[in-house]
Amino acid sequence: MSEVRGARSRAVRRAAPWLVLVAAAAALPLVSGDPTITYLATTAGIYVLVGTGLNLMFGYTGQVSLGQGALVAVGAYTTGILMADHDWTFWAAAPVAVAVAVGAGTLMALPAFRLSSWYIALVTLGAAMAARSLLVEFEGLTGGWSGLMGIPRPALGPWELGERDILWLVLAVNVMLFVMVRTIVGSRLGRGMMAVRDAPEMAQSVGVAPARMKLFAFACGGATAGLGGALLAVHHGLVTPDDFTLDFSILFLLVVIIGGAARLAGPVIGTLLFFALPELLTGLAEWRGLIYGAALLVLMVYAPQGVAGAWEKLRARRRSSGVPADTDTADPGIPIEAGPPRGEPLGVELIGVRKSFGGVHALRGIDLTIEPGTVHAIVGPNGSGKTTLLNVISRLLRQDEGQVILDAEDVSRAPAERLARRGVARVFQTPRLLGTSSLRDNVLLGAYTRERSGGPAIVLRLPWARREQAELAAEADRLLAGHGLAGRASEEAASLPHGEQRLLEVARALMARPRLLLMDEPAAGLTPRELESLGRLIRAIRDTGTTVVLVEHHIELVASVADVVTVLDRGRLVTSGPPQEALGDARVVEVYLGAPA
Ligand SMILES: Nc1ncnc2c1ncn2[C@@H]1O[C@H](COP(=O)(O)OP(=O)(O)OP(=O)(O)O)[C@@H](O)[C@H]1O
Repeated sequence: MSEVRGARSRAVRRAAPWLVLVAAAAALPLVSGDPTITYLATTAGIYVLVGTGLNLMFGYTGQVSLGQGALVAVGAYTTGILMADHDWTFWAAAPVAVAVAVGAGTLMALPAFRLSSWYIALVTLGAAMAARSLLVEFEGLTGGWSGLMGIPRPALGPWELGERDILWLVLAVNVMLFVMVRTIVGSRLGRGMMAVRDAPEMAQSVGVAPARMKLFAFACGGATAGLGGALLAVHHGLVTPDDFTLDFSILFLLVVIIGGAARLAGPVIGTLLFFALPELLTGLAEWRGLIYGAALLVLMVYAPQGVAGAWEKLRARRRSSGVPADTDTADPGIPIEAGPPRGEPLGVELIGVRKSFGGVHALRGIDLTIEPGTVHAIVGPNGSGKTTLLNVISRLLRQDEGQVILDAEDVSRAPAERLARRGVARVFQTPRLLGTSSLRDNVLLGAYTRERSGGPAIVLRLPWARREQAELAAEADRLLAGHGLAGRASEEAASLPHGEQRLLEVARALMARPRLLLMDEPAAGLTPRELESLGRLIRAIRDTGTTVVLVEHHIELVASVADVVTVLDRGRLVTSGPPQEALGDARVVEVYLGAPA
């Protein structure tokens, strides 16, 4: 009971500054008689709205866009045309504006499936530049240089909203959006987005489809820009191409970066700074561009996580210098709380698998059967093709020739995320984690394909979605405890030493309740104590009914846990059999020690 009360009071404490900020903004028109203040506050509110959508795209999903201004223009002009030329109400025009902006945003996203972030930045910059020319060219629709005038205010029946009411409307929309974004980033959707941003291959290995995630992020960015545009149109009462310059488009990215990307407070802080600074710098008008540029450079070098990130760091430092952190590293001998796999163990069959990288033949026709429910170790000298083999099995790489059969199904062309849904999990050679997320969130990411609640249930915080999330969080905490990370669920993953990062990856993989677990050198960098518990863990995983494929250099570990050992050398299979037999084979000794002179 007291725990529930504690959680509630923490939630109230966290929400308090936001409530004060919203109340202060809402009270502005009541305490200040100056209409300019209300006007500026409404504009700032619209910027926060657009910035929050961009934060979801850029901050959380890593998709840079310099074209948000163009999407705001799309929303504003759609609203303007429908309201001024066709007498639509705001309530009918705004959803259409959102839909059109989502469509335009999705179109802008198409190159994102093929290009890296910085090329997308160029594409979206091009879109921002083209948008203004199009607004001028399509004069019949857009009014050309003069734009659209006489856009009426929204009305509720006979009552037309005043300037003050529009501010309140903007604030209400912001509060709703803030709660929605907060829910999204704390859910499987948010974890999926961050996985796409931080480690796309890892994202696929847990079942996230990067293309769909990017599309979702661009659609969210488009929707908020469209809504921002609709509100801007009725707020100004007119729209002209001059409202949508290149500076306007870039402004949103700066707001997010300066405020703090991937921080909920980022767009709010960024917007406040952008509004406060010009006031403070009125005497230095001609130097403003230089001051902004210099501030951005300094911030990028010394506080790349923006103002919100720097503030969080400062608080964390203060907290850790006060109360000693809870580093209750449980005895790693505690039995691992890995639940039963989600089905029967999976077997794998490789038939004539070849893979080359240019002139390097990494795999030269591998035929191999991995029996379900066994620990199958793959060993061999550096560069013998072990990781390539794991990548082909997990579909992160497509073989040039041959077939991959998973439990009697030919998956030779299946994407990695589909295998994750069938119960294949992966531990990477170098840990691939959500560095800035908590240990709990990292483990929860493993349950991505297990969660049943869909996007709408998550966003609407429906009871069963919340129940499922609470149950999974409790399971993640148990797994963390079983890996010697008890009481540290809220710590940042990047703050862990290398060995513990590896254990965290194992915990994430187990959270998937895998039927086939692919482990790439999990013993690298572990202390003897951690090694011992890893050996016990691997045996325990097999005993619960999971097939384990273990790529490992640590021969003692292999000898103690493997049921079958396969030896590779320069892309060829040397031998495969029980550990004593395979490891004692004269050819294997030769592979490792070189041919006798
Ligand atoms: N993406 C790539 N591009 C080019 N060459 C690659 C790529 N991936 C692997 N290779 C090459 O393929 C060969 C096999 O590499 P792989 O990583 O599979 O070996 P490994 O047995 O896992 O080695 P290690 O034990 O060092 O991890 C090596 O010669 C490597 O340089």
